[in-house]
Amino acid sequence: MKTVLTVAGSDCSGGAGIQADIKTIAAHGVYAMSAITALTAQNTTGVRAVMDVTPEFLRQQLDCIFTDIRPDAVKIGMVSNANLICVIADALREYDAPNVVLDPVMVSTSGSRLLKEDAQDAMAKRLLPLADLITPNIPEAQALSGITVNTREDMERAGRLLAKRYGCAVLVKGGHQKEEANDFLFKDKTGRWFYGKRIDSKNTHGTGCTLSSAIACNLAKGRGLADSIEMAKRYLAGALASGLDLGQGSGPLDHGFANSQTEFYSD
Ligand SMILES: Nc1ncnc2c1ncn2[C@@H]1O[C@H](COP(=O)(O)OP(=O)(O)OP(=O)(O)O)[C@@H](O)[C@H]1O
Ligand SMILES: Cc1ncc(CO)c(N)n1
Repeated sequence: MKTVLTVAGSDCSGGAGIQADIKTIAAHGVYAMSAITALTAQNTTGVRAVMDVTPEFLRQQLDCIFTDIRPDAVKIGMVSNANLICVIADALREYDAPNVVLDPVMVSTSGSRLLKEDAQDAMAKRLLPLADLITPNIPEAQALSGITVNTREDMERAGRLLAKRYGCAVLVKGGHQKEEANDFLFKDKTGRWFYGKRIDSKNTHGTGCTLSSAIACNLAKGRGLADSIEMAKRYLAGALASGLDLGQGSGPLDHGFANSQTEFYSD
């Protein structure tokens, strides 16, 4: 069985962060492991509190994982402070982690900051260069590149600049556009669009976490990057289109929409 590690924050309401990642990884038939960077108290309406783990404790989690069950891919999500960023960077390098997909989480869907302002620099300098793929949404691409991103051409310019600066592939996600859900990949000096039909739903809590975890699963299975993104977008569209409607705000996705072996459980 292939294995994926998620290094991210816990979302107690189950729609984003570690919980979304583990559900996604399990739905892909891949073995999920987690190193938790923070506990968050949040739900579909917003984030109330964040409690970071200590750098020492994060290091212990990473050591336990890498010295026993080696991950075939690593997804990195919310990491809110510079010390934790440095611990992850050191461990990725020491253990020569494969297939690193980094979602540079800065602000939650509901608008709360999940990356301390003074940690953005550490993330850019220490972590982005170690990633194989980074997956910024439009505001994150804007913050990291310094380019104002409104149009498709802006997404292309920001993707190209970030790929050159950090030496990794860049997927600029278009979920924050009004009418489209198209994402732009820039890799090895070549750009490519992934077109997605926009699904009309307010329940988009955790779309970014889900997409990056699904990409990591496909990479762990040995697929190429473009195929991995294509399949991850298809999985995400299915989880959105399934129509789950929970909570009073921006609700979670139905990560198990494709589970068909109902002989093991029934309603
Ligand atoms: N309404 C939608 N219909 C179809 N695809 C969508 C929709 N919203 C987002 N997506 C897709 O979901 C993926 C995540 O994109 P998005 O820009 O929403 O990430 P994000 O802002 O990081 O997510 P999060 O809300 O978890 O922080 C992208 O592939 C995007 O195209
Ligand atoms: C823990 C966590 N990670 C990421 C996001 C981004 O959606 C969130 N809301 N919570």
